Amino acid sequence: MRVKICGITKPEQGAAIADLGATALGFICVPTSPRYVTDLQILRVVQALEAMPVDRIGVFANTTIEIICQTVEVGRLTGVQLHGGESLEFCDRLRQALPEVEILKAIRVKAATDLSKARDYLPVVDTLLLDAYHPGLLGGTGQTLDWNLLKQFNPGCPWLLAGGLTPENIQGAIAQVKPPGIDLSSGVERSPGDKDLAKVAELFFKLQLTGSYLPQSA
Ligand SMILES: O=C(O)c1ccccc1N[C@@H]1O[C@H](COP(=O)(O)O)[C@@H](O)[C@H]1O
Repeated sequence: MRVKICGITKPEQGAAIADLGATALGFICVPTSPRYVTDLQILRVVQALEAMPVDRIGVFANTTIEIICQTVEVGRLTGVQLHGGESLEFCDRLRQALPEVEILKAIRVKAATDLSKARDYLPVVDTLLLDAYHPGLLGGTGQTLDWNLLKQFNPGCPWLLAGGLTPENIQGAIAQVKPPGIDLSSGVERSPGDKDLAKVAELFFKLQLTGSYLPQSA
């Protein structure tokens, strides 16, 4: 199972979370977020990871291709998560600009119709990410989406379940939704951008209990 921990701001926390078993780390590149990091802050975290096998995903919303490309280059990112209202055409242009970089499109799910909207992106993105809809915030809200909507969700591409996941609810989420990957941010932090390593360790312990996650050394 793919496990992305998002909203990393500190080099020592990024390295510790990769060591605990995260397969991807996320960096919030949305200036209005309390978890916002600059390109150089991302680079400092990435340098602390040395050769650890972990994906490095920048999270953007409603910005320009030029800004994304610059952050990918400076921050040595392997993936870009688009968390705003990016169109199919925008994703296609980004794919052409960054052919080697994973493109994840986040869809904020309010109703079942949003899931068909998600499928529209399949030709041009690599991975879908389903997050909860919030009227005033783009992400990192700590709110869950209606997991009942996802029982039959099988888009035919990799996807991640996000939105309000915590060490407390992760077993229920996996039992109900069976996602191929998960993404957590506020559920494993002390305050925005300050990850709680005890909560991250508890998450991986709970994941092992589900049987759907094997530690990398296993
Ligand atoms: O975390 C943020 O501040 C943020 C800001 C703007 C866009 C996305 C953001 N975070 C993403 O939100 C989801 C879910 O977060 P949570 O687990 O509910 O706190 C996650 O994918 C983050 O990448």
